[in-house]
Amino acid sequence: MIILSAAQTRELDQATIDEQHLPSAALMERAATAFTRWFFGRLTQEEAGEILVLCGPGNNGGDGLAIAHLLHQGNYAVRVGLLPAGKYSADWQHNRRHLPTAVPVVEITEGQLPDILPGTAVIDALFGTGLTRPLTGLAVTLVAHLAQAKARVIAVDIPSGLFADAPQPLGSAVVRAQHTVSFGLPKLAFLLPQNADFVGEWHLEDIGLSTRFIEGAATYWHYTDAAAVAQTLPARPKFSHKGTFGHALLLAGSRGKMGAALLAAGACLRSGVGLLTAQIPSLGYGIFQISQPEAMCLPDPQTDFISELPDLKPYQAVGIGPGLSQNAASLAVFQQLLKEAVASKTRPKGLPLIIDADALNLLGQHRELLPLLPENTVLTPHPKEFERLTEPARDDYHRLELLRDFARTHRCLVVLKGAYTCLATPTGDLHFNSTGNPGMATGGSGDVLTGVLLALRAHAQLPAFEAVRLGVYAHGLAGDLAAAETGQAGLVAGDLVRHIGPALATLTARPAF
Ligand SMILES: NC(=O)C1=CN([C@@H]2O[C@H](COP(=O)(O)OP(=O)(O)OC[C@H]3O[C@@H](n4cnc5c(N)ncnc54)[C@H](O)[C@@H]3O)[C@@H](O)[C@H]2O)[C@@H](O)CC1
Ligand SMILES: [K+]
Repeated sequence: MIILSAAQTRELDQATIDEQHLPSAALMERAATAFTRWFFGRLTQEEAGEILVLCGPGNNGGDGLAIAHLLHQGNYAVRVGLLPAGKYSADWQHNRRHLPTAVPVVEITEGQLPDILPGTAVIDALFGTGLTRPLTGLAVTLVAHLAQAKARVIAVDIPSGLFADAPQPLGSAVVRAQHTVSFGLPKLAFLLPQNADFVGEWHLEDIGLSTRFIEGAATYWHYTDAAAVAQTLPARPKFSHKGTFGHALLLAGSRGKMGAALLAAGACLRSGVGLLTAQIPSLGYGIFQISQPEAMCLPDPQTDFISELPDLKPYQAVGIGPGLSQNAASLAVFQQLLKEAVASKTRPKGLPLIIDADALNLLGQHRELLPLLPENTVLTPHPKEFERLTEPARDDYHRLELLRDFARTHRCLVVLKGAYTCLATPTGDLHFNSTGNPGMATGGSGDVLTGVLLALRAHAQLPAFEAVRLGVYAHGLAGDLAAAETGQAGLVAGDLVRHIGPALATLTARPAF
């Protein structure tokens, strides 16, 4: 799925109207029907109580009027509050004319704000994607009135006052919704932590928008849903052997952090790697061999940390970082790895690398190493680690700009971890992941991701971008499968390892017939 700017969304609506020869009120009717269908499925007449629909002067307000009409037809008790303006859109006027007179309508003024009892279901249809500037005047008063009323708020398309694709000035008035029911494609604003309190839980409803326009639209924002990664993992051929799926090397662990190495190794093995070798500090030899008997183990001469880089010839991908520690010896190993991983005659694209955790911190401290990264190196920072590689971000939108610039400049794949993990590519595309849940905000989740990505980068048939997008999606899906079993609070990283196999199984290609 792609994500469009507010301007492109307007063009998409128009393209749909033109292509399907629709009167524009018909598309609005679809939007209102889709919203109401969602609402009916969520709240009965009794549960909803008396519903207040707040309508602005544009097409978002027009949606609100059409929704009020449909709720009334569905025997829900509904009243409408209108935000007055000098001008109303044509479709707003159409729906205003057709609103049954049995629906009470009040025009809002500073002196006459609607009564909102705690718990009232309020449908926010004040402003949508047509917002061009922050709210002012009466709209600000109304948003504040709504906030202190402790209502249940459901936003139509987008919470009013929130820009779809850009930050608003600090302190701008924005409706805080518990749910946002949006049409067609997700909005960029929904995916950023700074907007979470406004958007609440968001839902997408299909209103039959032009697929031709969507397929042809130029955007670098993408949303990785199930369709994007379906059948991405090649099926294992009958006559395959362990060499077919690559030999991966993992450099991980130090005193007190052997768990990171074990989790990454377990995840790598469960993600289909042919062979896994792990270089670990020698103190971890026993525990590693016992816990991961399927992996081979190279104990480092040092007891507490890794100090040597093994011969890289046998390996198709190398993962470094989980639990590594940041001392001088680890830095020397990391530098050596980067030097040896560069493109050569036998490896024209360089050795695939996954750089995580302490290896990222070492990279942040030694940015002079950045030009050494082979093309398509995978970096998996969380926001703080990413800032150590670049600069502090002003806000989530600025962070995306920094992310995009970084991936393009260094020709690497950056996985910025978070609720909607964002994968930035050397082409400057940003792919937001749709799977995962807050249960995964627990120690070791990142180590598991490194292991998954290591296995998929070692796979000969998976191109770099496809491997990483698939790995990120599967990792989140493993989290969703695990949470269904343990609940979010009870989820630990080891559960992700147990569920990564089933997650990948759902994403495996079915043989053509
Ligand atoms: N265009 C279409 O065909 C469809 C539009 N739909 C709805 O229409 C919405 C977009 O409608 P509009 O483009 O009419 O815009 P909005 O309803 O979002 O905004 C109304 C108008 O208010 C003005 N405005 C912008 N910022 C303002 C501010 N801060 N204070 C006061 N006025 C301001 C603008 O002139 C804008 O056109 C979508 O979010 C969606 O809810 C849906 O009905 C689907 C079909
Ligand atoms: K709205």
